[in-house]
Amino acid sequence: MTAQLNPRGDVAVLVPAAGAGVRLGPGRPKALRLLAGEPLLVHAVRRLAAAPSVHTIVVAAPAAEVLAVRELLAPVAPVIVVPGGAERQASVAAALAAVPAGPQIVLVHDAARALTPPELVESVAAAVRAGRAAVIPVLPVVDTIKEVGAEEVVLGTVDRSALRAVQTPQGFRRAVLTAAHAAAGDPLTDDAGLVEKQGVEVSCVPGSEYALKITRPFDLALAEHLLAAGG
Ligand SMILES: Nc1ccn([C@@H]2O[C@H](COP(=O)(O)OP(=O)(O)OP(=O)(O)O)[C@@H](O)[C@H]2O)c(=O)n1
Ligand SMILES: C[C@](O)(CO)[C@H](O)COP(=O)(O)O
Repeated sequence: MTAQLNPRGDVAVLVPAAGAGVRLGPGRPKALRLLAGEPLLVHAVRRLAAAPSVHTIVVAAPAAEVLAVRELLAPVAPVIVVPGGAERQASVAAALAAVPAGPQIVLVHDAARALTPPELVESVAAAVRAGRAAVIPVLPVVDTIKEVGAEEVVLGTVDRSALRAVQTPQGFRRAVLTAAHAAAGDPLTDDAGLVEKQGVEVSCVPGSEYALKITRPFDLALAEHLLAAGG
């Protein structure tokens, strides 16, 4: 089967899905844990495949699960599956290396953000298409933020008006992401961070509450409720 979704699309999406999910507690690799009876990765890929601009999806799976993930996703969407690495950055680099010629916009999207709506994929891609080199979806920080020092003593209150919580998908011109990964040093947790280190401007677009990252057990419970409510 071809691993292409929409042949007229201009977007490749890399899906790092090789993490253990330590913060979620003991169990299978996080992307394979169940949400409403289906693995997180299935929810994530289904939503990506519903975005009309998406030409190709490349999943970086836990190395021991590559064949199982290919079988799991075959009925969901045509995808390329590669082994991920020990760090998220290595997983993204492995997926990036597997993108076929063609798409000039590359998005990187956490499998752990399983309920991300296709509309967010399209809005990030549209901002790159419109000329931005690098685009991240963000939400305002809603809590008061304190800087805390030794023995949990408050040092001060941070001005949160300039702070944003960052989500995925993060979108890039293909050449920009390729150059950033080629130059990468110590692993960072997000691709926009790599691009920033190259001096490339990163722009923000509004994120989505549904793009929450399932990190801790509470997040999984919240996602179950959102799905049950039609999310
Ligand atoms: N070596 C790694 C580590 C993480 N990821 C992926 O990167 C995304 C964001 O990572 P996070 O949600 O922080 O997942 P984990 O690293 O699995 O979480 P934890 O730190 O709790 O183990 C996830 O989809 C995860 O599968 C990956 O592909 N390869
Ligand atoms: C890209 C990212 O989702 C940014 O929020 C990143 O993977 C977050 O990882 P973290 O280890 O939970 O900060």
